[in-house]
Amino acid sequence: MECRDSSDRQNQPEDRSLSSEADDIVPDKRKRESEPDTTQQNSWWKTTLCSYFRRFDGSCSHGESCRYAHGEAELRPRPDNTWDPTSERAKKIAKTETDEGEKERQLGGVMMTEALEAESGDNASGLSKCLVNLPMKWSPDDLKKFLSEQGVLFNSVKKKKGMYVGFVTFESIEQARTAVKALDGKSFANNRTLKVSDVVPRSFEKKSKVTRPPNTTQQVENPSEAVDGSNIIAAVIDDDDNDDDSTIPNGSVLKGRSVRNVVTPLAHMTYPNQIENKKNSLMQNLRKLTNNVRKACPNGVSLPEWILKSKEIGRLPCELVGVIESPLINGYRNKCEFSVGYSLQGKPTVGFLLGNFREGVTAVEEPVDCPNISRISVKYAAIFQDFLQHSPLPLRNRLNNSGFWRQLTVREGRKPCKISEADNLENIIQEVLLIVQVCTVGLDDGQVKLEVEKLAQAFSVGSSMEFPPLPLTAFVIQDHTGISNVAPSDAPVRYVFIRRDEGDYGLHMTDDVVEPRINDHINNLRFSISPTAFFQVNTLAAEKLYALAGDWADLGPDTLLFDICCGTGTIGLTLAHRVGMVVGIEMNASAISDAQRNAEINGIKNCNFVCGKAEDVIGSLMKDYLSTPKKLNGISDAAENNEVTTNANKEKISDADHVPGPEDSLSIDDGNGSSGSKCSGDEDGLRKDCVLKSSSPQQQFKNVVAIVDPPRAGLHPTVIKVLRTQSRLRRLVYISCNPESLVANAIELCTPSGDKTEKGNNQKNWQWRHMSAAGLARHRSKSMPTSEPFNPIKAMGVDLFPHTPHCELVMLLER
Ligand SMILES: C[S@@+](CC[C@H](N)C(=O)[O-])C[C@H]1O[C@@H](n2cnc3c(N)ncnc32)[C@H](O)[C@@H]1O
Repeated sequence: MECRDSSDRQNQPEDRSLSSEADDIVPDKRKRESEPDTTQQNSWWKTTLCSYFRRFDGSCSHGESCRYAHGEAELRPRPDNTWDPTSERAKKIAKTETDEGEKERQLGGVMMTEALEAESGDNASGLSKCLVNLPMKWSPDDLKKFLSEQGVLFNSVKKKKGMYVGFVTFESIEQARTAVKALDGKSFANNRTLKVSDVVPRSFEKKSKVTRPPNTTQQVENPSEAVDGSNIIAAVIDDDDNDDDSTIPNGSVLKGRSVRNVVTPLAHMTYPNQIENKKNSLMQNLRKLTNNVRKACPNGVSLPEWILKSKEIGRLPCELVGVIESPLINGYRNKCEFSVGYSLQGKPTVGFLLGNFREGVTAVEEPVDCPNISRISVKYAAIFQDFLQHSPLPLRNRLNNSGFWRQLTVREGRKPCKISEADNLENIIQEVLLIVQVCTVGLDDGQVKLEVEKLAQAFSVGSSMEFPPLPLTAFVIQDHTGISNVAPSDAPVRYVFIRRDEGDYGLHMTDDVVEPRINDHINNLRFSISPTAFFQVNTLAAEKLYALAGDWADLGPDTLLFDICCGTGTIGLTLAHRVGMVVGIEMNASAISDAQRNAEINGIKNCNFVCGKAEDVIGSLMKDYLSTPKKLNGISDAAENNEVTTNANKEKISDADHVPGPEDSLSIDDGNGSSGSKCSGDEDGLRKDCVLKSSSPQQQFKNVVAIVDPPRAGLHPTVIKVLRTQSRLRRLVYISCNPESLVANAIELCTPSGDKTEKGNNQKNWQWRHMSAAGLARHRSKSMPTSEPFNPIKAMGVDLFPHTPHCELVMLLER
């Protein structure tokens, strides 16, 4: 059983816990497992877990005399042996043990968990009913025999000896209905009356889908990972917005789960089967594009050719060419974010949550046996975990967002290598950057510094004790107070340099504001990455992804390539030698300066990187780059027309805010052939100060192509509108780690225009909330300005995430 700490009960009045009767009778069904054991009431009792136990200092608000368990529930001798069976309390407890009480207890407590396990296991799609009042001694076989004797068809049964309840699942509603008719109220076996009930999930199970069929792709572990797909690692999701997290699943719900299954739910399959599974899942998603564009096609407008042809290819909008395999199947992740928390046994642990926090899961287990994680990352998690056993500072408590130690991120940098050399992973990882996220609120600076120094020492010594020693390039402390693990870009960061000279693994720390970085390689280019910038987590598979995008984009010297959501510039820079010019757009200021630095490192001179939210800058950028310039100096037409505005206040841009275009490139080019941009973004992503230099001559490009690689949420509607209405853009390669958002955006890009465009919409906000992404896109396509739609040409999966259900999807759109 899971032990929870004080915050679990934070919404309950303090005095409730102090009422001994309330505690012993435990009206909360979840706590019934730990009720006093009335069968052994004279000498033993089964301890109740203390609701106010604080693990980090071992105390609770009951004080030293607390009589509840501070760990696992256990059978203990009754402290004073004062059990009086005639007392009021004993009578109340005995009352709950009557038949009614027993039934209710079993339905609401232990047995319900079993029902859910049965439901979420082999028979996830089956319909469950529970049969109450079966003889205690019946085994599942007895139950099966009984059901067969009654002529009832069923899928599976589950029953534990010693329980009055059995669980039966059925193939269809019809089967279940017939069974209920045949069984409910039936007298049998010494005048027992059989009762049939629906399996009623408890509140948190009602709201969460405990598991998803493996062919879905919406599985998210960590709020942070959901943002960019960079760290999608767990298999449990809850997509109910109105969650109430007050009910927490106990240990028995999590009992069957292992970190391996949660983090890498496909690991039990062979790799070819995983690929097949992903292909089917992608096809399922792609069909939504056909169906939704068919529905959204305005009356009186002919269906596009590709929809008519879709019948021949299983209702797909275009051919799904296949799924490209990852060159490395195990240990491929170059970035792992390990949570800090307590295991089910109450041990300070660095690893992965056993489920989604929104599902109420807070237990963290060690990252053992997760095939996607490298040995090096696992070792660093273990070093940190050992350190935490003795740290006086508290661990993160997700329930009330308190605690000092929050998360460990291990980022690995690989040296340039051929895919064939990657078999020996350890040989190619040459750099490691560690980021420890903490929350310093309310703590003394001196104490924090001391602990951080001790941790740096532990990492230094721990890594050097391994054979061969683990690489350790830099160690960063990130201070973050928010609920999500994703720290804002301005979260304070402290760099702790650990220099390890040959034969000396001593610690050298400094507070110098010199940003540590990590280097990775794609093709033969070196990428220098700052601690929090995005970089694809599977470097070798990303190489294949970018090559595919380049091939499909049909590039040439007369191509102007827009790399939208460019991160550290990887796509644009790896394709720069195949095009005339690259314009990269990215909202993360440090990623943009990384992109610029990476261009310089690799001697690439035909790239401009613009810092800003794509939705804020793309309109004027496209205008500037695609129209014949009227001015060689000064403000562009787009800027003059105030087309670049903030989302929040539609503030007019000034000269200083002007989005640079080719004119600017010419006018401010320093003439020495160096390509550079200095850029800083503000919090809402609007570029406040962006000076761009480029050696590229101003040039009109014949071929205009965009490669978009947005975060999981997909592209902002403004970006879609600009792409759709910019008639010179004929080809678009869409890369996404979330096929659902790709499909939603493609609906808007591919739905034919009608005669009339709906102006705005009169849908209320609450109505949008209940629409699927595809439904919403269909709706939005009605207000898309009249423009030529794109056609889906082909699609391909690229497996960046072996052993998980996730897969990148690439689609070529043309018009
Ligand atoms: C999936 S990553 C792709 C990065 C890059 N293409 C790569 O392969 O490394 C998405 C990137 O989009 C950026 N991003 C998110 N929202 C954005 C927006 N509204 N405008 C511009 N960039 C955005 C993120 O910071 C992140 O770097």
